[in-house]
Amino acid sequence: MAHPARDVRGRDTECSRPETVLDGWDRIIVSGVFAPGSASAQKGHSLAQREAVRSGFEAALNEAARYLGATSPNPAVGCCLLDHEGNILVTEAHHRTGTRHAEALALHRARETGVIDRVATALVTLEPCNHVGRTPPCSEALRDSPVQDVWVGMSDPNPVAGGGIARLRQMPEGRNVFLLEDFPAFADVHDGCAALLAPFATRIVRQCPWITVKQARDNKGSMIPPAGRKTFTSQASLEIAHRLRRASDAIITGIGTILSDSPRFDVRHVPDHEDRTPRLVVVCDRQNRLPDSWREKMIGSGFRVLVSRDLGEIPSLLADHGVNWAMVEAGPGLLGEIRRLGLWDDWLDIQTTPDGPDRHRVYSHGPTPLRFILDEGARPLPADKAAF
Ligand SMILES: NC(=O)C1=CN([C@@H]2O[C@H](COP(=O)(O)OP(=O)(O)OC[C@H]3O[C@@H](n4cnc5c(N)ncnc54)[C@H](OP(=O)(O)O)[C@@H]3O)[C@@H](O)[C@H]2O)C=CC1
Ligand SMILES: Nc1c(N[C@@H]2O[C@H](COP(=O)(O)O)[C@@H](O)[C@H]2O)[nH]c(=O)[nH]c1=O
Repeated sequence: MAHPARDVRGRDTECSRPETVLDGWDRIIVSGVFAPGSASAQKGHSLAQREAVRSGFEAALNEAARYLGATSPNPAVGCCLLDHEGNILVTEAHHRTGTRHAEALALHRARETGVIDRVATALVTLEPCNHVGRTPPCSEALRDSPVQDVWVGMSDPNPVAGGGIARLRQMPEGRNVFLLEDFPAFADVHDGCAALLAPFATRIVRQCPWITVKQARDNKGSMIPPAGRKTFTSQASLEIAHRLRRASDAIITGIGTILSDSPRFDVRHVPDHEDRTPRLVVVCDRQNRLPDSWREKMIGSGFRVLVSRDLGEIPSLLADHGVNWAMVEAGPGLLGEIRRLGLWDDWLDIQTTPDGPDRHRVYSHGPTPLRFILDEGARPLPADKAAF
C-alpha cells in the first residue's frame, strides 16, 4: 500500500501544527535544555527550580500515561508534589472514573505518608477541576493545602470542568499559579501534556476519539501474514502493539480481518489493568458476514461488539460510548478507506527489516499520545505496580 505520509501532508492544510515524523522511539522521550534568559528565568525561577519543574512533570506524565485506557471517559492526568528544595515527594495519577483525581490522590498520599507539611509545589498535567462531580473540586483541595505554587500543564478543554485556574488565582498573596504555555522554555513539556491529553481533548472538542492506525508490514511492504500465521513482526513490536491495545478504549477492524484471523484483540504481551472497562470492538461489515461464533467468543471474554455499515459514522458512535482513544487494527481494504476519508490522527507504521530490529515510524498531526506507548520500554514499572 502507498505510504501514509502523503495523507498527512494532504491534511496539513487543515492543521495548525506541522507534521511530526518520529523515527524510532529513542528520540521522543521528554527532554530538553533551558535557554539562558528564558521566560522562566525572567519570571524569577532559578535553574534548580526549573529543573525540578521539568523532572516533576516528566514523572507526572509517565505515571499518568500508565493509566491511559483505564480512565476513560475521563482524561489521564498526573500530579507531582515537590518540597521547598524541588525534590519529588509524591507522584500520582488519576486511575479511573469515579476515583480521586490526580491532585486529590497526591495530596491524600502526602497526608498518609506524613510529608504534607513539606509540600511546596504542585505540578499538574491538566488544569485542576473546579466543579463538584463524583469527587470534590481539586482547585479547593489545592487551595486548602500547604501548596504555594501550582504549575498547570494544560488548560481544560471541557467547559464543565474548567475554571480551576481562575479559582486558584484567587489564592492569597504569595501563592502562585503558572501555566506551562506561558514559558517557551517548557514548550516540550507542554507538548508532553498536550500529547497525554490528546485523546480526551479530541473527544471533547471534536466529538470524536483520537484515532491511531497501527499497520504492520513485512520487508516487502505487505500487510498479509504468511499462511497459517496472524502476525510476523518481532516480539518488541508485538509488545508495542499490545501496549497500544491497553491504552486505547476501542478497536476498529474490518470483516476481512475477522474472517482471516479470528483475532482475539486482548492484551497479552504486557501487564493489563485488572479493573479496566470492557474493551469495545467495532467491525466494519456491510454484508452481515460477521460469524456469530466470533461475536459470542468476544462477548464471553468481556468485549462489547458493534457492527457498522458506515465507516464515517464510527467516530461519533465511539465518542457517544465515551471512547477517548480508538485504534485501528485492520487489513489493507479498510486502511485504504480510512486514509481516503482522512479518519485518523496518527499512524504507527511498523516495518520488519531483513536483518535487525523492526523499524517504527509515527505520522502525526501534532503532539501524539503514541510517544508514551513507544517510550514505555525504557521505563520499568514500579515494583508495587508491576502486577496491576
Ligand atoms: N499487518 C497488519 O497490521 C494487519 C494485517 N491484517 C491482514 O489483512 C488481511 C485482511 O485484509 P482485508 O480483507 O483488507 O480486511 P479488512 O480488515 O481491511 O476488512 C475489509 C472489509 O471492510 C469492509 N469495509 C471496507 N470499507 C468499508 C466502509 N467504508 N464501511 C464499512 N465497511 C467497510 C469491507 O467489507 P464489506 O464490503 O463486506 O462490508 C471490506 O471487505 C488478513 O490477511 C489479515 O491478516 C489485518 C489487520 C492488521
Ligand atoms: N500481522 C500483524 C498484526 N496484525 C493484527 O493482529 C491481529 C491478531 O491479534 P491476536 O489474535 O490478538 O493475536 C490480526 O488480526 C491483526 O489485526 N499485528 C502486529 O502487531 N504485527 C503483525 O505482524
